[in-house]
Amino acid sequence: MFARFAATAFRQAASRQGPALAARAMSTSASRATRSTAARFGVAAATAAAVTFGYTVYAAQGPNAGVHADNATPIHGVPGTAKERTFIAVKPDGVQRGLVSDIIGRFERRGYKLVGLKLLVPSKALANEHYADLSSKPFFAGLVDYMTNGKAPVIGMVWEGPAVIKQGRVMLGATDPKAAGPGTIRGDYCLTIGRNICHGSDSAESAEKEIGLWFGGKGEIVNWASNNDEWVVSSN
Ligand SMILES: Nc1ncnc2c1ncn2[C@@H]1O[C@H](COP(=O)(O)OP(=O)(O)OP(=O)(O)O)[C@@H](O)[C@H]1O
Repeated sequence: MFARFAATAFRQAASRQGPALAARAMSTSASRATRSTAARFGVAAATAAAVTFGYTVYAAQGPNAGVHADNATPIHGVPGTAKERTFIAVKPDGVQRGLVSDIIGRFERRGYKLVGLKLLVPSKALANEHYADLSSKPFFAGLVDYMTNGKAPVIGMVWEGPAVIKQGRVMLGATDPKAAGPGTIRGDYCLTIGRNICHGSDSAESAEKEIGLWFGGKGEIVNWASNNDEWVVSSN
């Protein structure tokens, strides 16, 4: 029980906040919730067990038990492998204009695997954090309002596959649609930088941060084996 609790705290903190906070969450969990267990097994032993078996324990007993084909993959994936993951969003203008299926279809047809999907009106706190690096820009307040005012929701997605972070950005096209080539999503559908309909993580670090920010709850990311894997991601 303790191992599962601590593993969940560790995994969530690791995906949202990075290793330092994860370590703190682990020790906080240990001290708060498991005094009797810790007395019997020792905090260090239980912590080591949670770290070693964390994902396996969670997947075996969590809401997706039986669905997971690979219990060892963290929610932000493994950059540089076939299990690399990125956060892709259809922004409110893309949803309002009915472009969701096209954007999802492009990633599906390319061969990437959808492992997370949600529809939401993000909170201001979420949008502020997502765009934290732009907080000093003159368009920041307008950007956050456009993302959060509820005139249309955002589609948040996690896509998986080889080089998906870089290729996802290539498929989206340049941030400013005036520079986006034909065949890219922005090059095909957008005219201005303020209404460029989609977002994609620009690095492994951003992908980890953004996946942890937008997805974090139990079972929101599903590890699953596609029957197409043999035909799409195998090598000879
Ligand atoms: N000059 C601008 N005026 C209005 N909005 C802007 C401007 N520059 C950027 N933005 C908005 O802020 C978003 C984030 O800008 P950033 O420079 O981080 O580009 P990006 O990483 O390519 O975009 P995104 O994060 O949406 O994929 C842009 O997608 C756009 O919606």
